[in-house]
Amino acid sequence: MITELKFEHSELSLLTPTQMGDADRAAEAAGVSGAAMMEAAGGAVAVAVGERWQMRPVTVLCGPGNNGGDGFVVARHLSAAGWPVKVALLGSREKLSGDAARVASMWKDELAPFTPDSLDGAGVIVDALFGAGLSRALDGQAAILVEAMKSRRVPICAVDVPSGLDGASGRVRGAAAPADLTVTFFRKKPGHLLYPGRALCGDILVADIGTPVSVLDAIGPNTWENGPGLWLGGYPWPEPESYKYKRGEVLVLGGEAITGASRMTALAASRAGAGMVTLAAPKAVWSIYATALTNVMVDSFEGVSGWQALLADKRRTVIAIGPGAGVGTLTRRYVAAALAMKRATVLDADALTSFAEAPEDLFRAIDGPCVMTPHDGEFMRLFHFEGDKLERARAAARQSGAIVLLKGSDTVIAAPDGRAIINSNAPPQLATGGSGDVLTGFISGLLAQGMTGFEAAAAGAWIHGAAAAEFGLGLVAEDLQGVLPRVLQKLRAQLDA
Ligand SMILES: NC(=O)C1=CN([C@@H]2O[C@H](COP(=O)(O)OP(=O)(O)OC[C@H]3O[C@@H](n4cnc5c(N)ncnc54)[C@H](OP(=O)(O)O)[C@@H]3O)[C@@H](O)[C@H]2O)[C@@H](O)CC1
Ligand SMILES: Nc1ncnc2c1ncn2[C@@H]1O[C@H](COP(=O)(O)OP(=O)(O)O)[C@@H](O)[C@H]1O
Ligand SMILES: [K+]
Repeated sequence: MITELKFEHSELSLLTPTQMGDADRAAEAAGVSGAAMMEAAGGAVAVAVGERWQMRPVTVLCGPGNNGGDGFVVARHLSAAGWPVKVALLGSREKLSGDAARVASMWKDELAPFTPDSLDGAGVIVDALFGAGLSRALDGQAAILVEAMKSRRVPICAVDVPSGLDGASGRVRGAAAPADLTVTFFRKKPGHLLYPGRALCGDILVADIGTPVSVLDAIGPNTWENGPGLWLGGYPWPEPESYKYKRGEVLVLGGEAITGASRMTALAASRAGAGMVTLAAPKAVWSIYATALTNVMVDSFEGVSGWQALLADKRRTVIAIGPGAGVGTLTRRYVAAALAMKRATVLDADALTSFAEAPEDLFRAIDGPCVMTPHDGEFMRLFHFEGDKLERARAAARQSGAIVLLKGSDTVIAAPDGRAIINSNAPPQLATGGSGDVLTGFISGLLAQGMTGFEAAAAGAWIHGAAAAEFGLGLVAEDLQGVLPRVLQKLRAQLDA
C-alpha cells in the first residue's frame, strides 16, 4: 500500500486571496518587509513585460491599494529602461497609504487622467487596478476603464490577476479585461485555474518575491494545482517482484444496451496498469464483449445475484460501474451490491444518474474508498450546492463521503476532508463522447495498484489530459489508451532524471 503523500508545501499549492494576505503578513513577521515584496513584485512584472514585448509606449493603470503600488514600481522600472510610460491612478495620490503611497511618491511625472484617453497610443497596458484586495464588483470609473481595455486591441499584462477577477473563485465581479500575460506572486490562486478566470489570465508567470516557504506552515494549504509533483513519488510503477494479482484486479460492469463505454473503461484500466481486468457481461450480450476483448477477461452474469457472485471474488479489489450501465433500478442495485463490499469503487455516469431520485441512498451506502466522477449534469442530479466549482465539489465530497471528481475543462477533485486539486492540463479535444469512460478506467487501474482514491483521481485526470495533449487534434476517446504508454514513459523519464 502506498502511503499518503504530503504535499502541503508544494509549489503546486494554491492560496486564496485571504490566504495570500496571511502569507504576506507572515512574511513580514519573518523579516521580509512589505516594501521589499512590493519592489520585488513590481520588478518581476517589469522584467516579464520587457521579455515579452519590445520597447513601446505603455500605460500603467494603478488602483488605490497595493496592487496599484506594484503598478507604480513597474512604471518606474520600465521608465528607467527607456520605455515611454503613462500612469493613471484611480483616486488621488493623497488617498494612498503605506507601501503604495511610498512607491507612488517615487513617481515624479504627472499622472495621466483616469479616463479611456490615457490608453491612447499605448502599445501595452499594465493592469494594476485590483488584485487580492478586490472587495466588490467593479463599477464607475474602474468599470469604464476595464471596458475600454477590453475594446482596444492592445496587449495587457495583469498584475497578480486581471482586475475584477475574483482570485478565490475564478468569477468576474463586474468586469475584467482578458490579459495576455498575468504575473502573480509566490503561489497561484484558484481563480487563475477555474473558468472563466483561467481564460482571462493568458499565460501565467509565478514570481518569487522573497516570501519564505515556511509561511505555509501556519496557512496549511489544502488546494493544489494538479501535477506530477503531487503524486509522482507514489506512482505505482511495475516492480520486478510484482505479479498480476499484486497489481490488482478491476471488475468493470458491462452494459446491455451500450457496450462500447464499459469496454473503453476496461481497456483503459489495463493500460493504466491493473494486473487483471474483468468485464462483467450480462448474459444476453456476452458474445459481443467476448469477441471484442482480448486481454480483458469477460465473465458473464445474470441479474443481481450473478453480479454478487462475481463480486465475491476477493481478488477483485476495484469495482468500476457506470459507463453504459443504463439508468434505473437494476443499476442502483448493482451499485448497492458493489458498495456493500467496501472495496475501492469508481462510480461514473449511469451509476450516478440512477440515484437522481434518492441521492441520500447512495451517500448512505458509501462506506469504503469511493471515487465519483460526475460531469456537471450528473453532479446536479445528485447535489444541490451553490457556489463556485471548488466549493461545490468540496461540499459534495463532504456530503457523500466519496472523492468527487467534478469534470470539465477545469476538473476539480475534492476529498471529504476538504483537500482539493484543480486539474489544468486537459485540452479541449477531450470534449468527445467516451473520454469520461476512459478516465474511469485510468482511475480504476491506478486504484488497483494501491493508490488512494484522492491520488488515483488526481493522477488519472492528469494522465488523461496529458494523453489527449500527446495525441493532439482529431482525438476520439479510444485513442487515449493507445497514447498512454508514451505519457507514462515521459513521466518515468522525469522521475529517473
Ligand atoms: N505585502 C503585501 O501585501 C504585498 C501585496 N502585493 C500586491 O498587493 C495586492 C493586494 O493589495 P491590497 O490588499 O491593498 O488590495 P488591492 O488589490 O490593491 O485592492 C484594494 C484596494 O482596492 C479597493 N477596491 C477593492 N475592490 C474595489 C472595487 N471593486 N472598486 C473600487 N475599489 C475597490 C479597496 O478599497 P476598499 O475595499 O478598502 O474600499 C482598496 O483600496 C496584491 O494583489 C499584490 O498585487 C505585492 O506587492 C506583494 C506584497
Ligand atoms: N472543453 C474541455 N476541455 C478539457 N477537457 C474537457 C472538456 N470537455 C470535457 N472534458 C473532459 O472530457 C471528459 C468527458 O467526460 P464525460 O462528460 O463523462 O463524457 P463521456 O460520458 O462521453 O465519457 C472529462 O474528463 C472532462 O473533464
Ligand atoms: K490587477
